[in-house]
Amino acid sequence: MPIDTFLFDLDGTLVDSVADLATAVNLLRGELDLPPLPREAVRSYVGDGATLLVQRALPPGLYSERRLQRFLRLYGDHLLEETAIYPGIRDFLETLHNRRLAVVTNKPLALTLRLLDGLHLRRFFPVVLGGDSCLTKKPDPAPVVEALRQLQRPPESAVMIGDHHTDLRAGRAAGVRTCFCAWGIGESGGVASDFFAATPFDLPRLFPGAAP
Ligand SMILES: O=C(O)COP(=O)(O)O
Ligand SMILES: [Mg+2]
Repeated sequence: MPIDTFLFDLDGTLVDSVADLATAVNLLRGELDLPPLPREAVRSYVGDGATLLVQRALPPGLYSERRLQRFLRLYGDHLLEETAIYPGIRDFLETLHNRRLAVVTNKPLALTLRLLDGLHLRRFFPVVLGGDSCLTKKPDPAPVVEALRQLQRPPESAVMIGDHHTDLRAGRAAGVRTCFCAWGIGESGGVASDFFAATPFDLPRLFPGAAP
């Protein structure tokens, strides 16, 4: 079946959000009298949602629900300072205007919607699922399955496009094809994918049928 349904990861796939995530992480660490982490360390902690990011960014024993909430507040205050759409992404989304599109991210939904609004990306996505939209998050297939349900499309029609092995695992488990994005924040972790995109400019070539 040809692909007419595109499920996108957010962080590391559509947008580079590492700088603002690092700002929030380091403001939280500063409040705890901890030295800042290099941006590359924060980058390696992103991909499994905010809870694991904060757990990884604090020394053992310092994580608490209250500190997670503080991080989310700080991140919300700095959400769109440096975060930017990767070059080539907006043009690719424009070519998909008659297709079914969703964002399936591990970022909390409220922040995801603010980010998509702030970067004028929301109009592309009739369905947006965050890390707190389902009972489980990627690599569990539940949010991918839910996106297909809301889009009313079967798995054979869809591709999950993401920068992290959680995207590839979730997509495979849901029975959709997968595309690994090498420009992003995450790593494939050796998980196979059906498509490989070195840069966003590869996407129109990989999915040429998407052009109007
Ligand atoms: O919130 C994260 O950890 C990563 O979010 P993503 O699923 O959009 O990459
Ligand atoms: Mg990602």
